Amino acid sequence: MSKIKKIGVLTSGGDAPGMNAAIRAVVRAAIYNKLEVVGIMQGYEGLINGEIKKMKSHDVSNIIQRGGTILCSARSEEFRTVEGRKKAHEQMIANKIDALVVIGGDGTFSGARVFTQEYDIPVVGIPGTIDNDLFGTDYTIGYDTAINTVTEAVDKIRDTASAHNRLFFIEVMGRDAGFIALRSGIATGAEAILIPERETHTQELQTYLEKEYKEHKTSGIVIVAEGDKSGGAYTIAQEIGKDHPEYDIRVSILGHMQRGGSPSAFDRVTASTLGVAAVDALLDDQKSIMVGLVHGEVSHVSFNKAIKNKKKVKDSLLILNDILSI
Ligand SMILES: Nc1ncnc2c1ncn2[C@@H]1O[C@H](COP(=O)(O)OP(=O)(O)OP(=O)(O)O)[C@@H](O)[C@H]1O
Ligand SMILES: O=P(O)(O)OC[C@H]1O[C@](O)(CO)[C@@H](O)[C@@H]1O
Ligand SMILES: [Mg+2]
Repeated sequence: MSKIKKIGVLTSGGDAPGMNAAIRAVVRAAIYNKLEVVGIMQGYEGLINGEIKKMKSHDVSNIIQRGGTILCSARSEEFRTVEGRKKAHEQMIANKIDALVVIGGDGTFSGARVFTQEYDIPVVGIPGTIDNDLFGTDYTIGYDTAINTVTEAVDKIRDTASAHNRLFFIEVMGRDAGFIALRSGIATGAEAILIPERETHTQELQTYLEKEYKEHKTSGIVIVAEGDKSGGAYTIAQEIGKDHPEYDIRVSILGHMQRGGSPSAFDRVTASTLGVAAVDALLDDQKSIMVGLVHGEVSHVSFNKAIKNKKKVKDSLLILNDILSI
């Protein structure tokens, strides 16, 4: 029988569509299991400052479809310090919080890992980031919605690109990872996809675009992941344009619109599944782990592995795009 009576839930790092669905699932699963549950505002920042409120079932009504996070999020510099984490621990004692569910990305789990090493508190993580850059889960909450958002935006850009016979370099999010770029690139029939996981050979891209141009293609879309080593969409566009003044080039940075919007059904179901799984894991006396989804089944992976192991982009998807963009 677990000793946990009260759990706290927080969202941290960049927000992601589906975080609210995950909060709802954690709150309801906790109540279902007769636990008390509190919401911690502004991620670790709110834990340090004691911005904590009791959550009842109706507090999470009507949020499953909403983007953002009702608990708000933050990137807390103070939590990176020993003193900051000491304050956070004092708040947990003062508020009688026995365990935490943290919803966020690799940084959030790095923070949780050091916190549990210092204070031996049960913490379970739920992967919530549009970047999908976490090892140990096939999908992170928010990724599916983000690629759908990008797909919709690129389709619109394709219309105007075709009308004007233009070449567009479109930069998408993914701090150090190309998952958003790769999947949305395939979904939009992009002519090329530049991601940090694969070296960009500018000369190869030049040759490819020259061939396309000669064949009178009416538009060109190059998807560039923000973390790509080529230096981003503006840099690569400038480089290509220097050698080819005849190209009519435009650059579009999609930016934070990729983080917003109502979560897709897929993200809502993933968030609901993982929210319940996180509470189950705590009741099962697990700590320092992330719950994830592998081949559609709930998986448990240590924070260590989730952070340290690098999730690989699927080679098969890269090959697919090479085949389809001839
Ligand atoms: N090494 C660390 N030690 C302590 N706290 C950390 C550490 N790394 C990250 N954190 C905490 O976790 C917060 C969230 O991390 P980060 O900003 O990297 O976002 P994330 O969780 O990776 O999400 P995303 O990448 O989707 O924005 C940081 O602002 C900080 O408070
Ligand atoms: O919220 P900020 O600081 O603008 O962060 C942007 C970063 O967050 C992410 O959107 C992930 O949440 C990355 O793709 C991007 O690099
Ligand atoms: Mg991250």
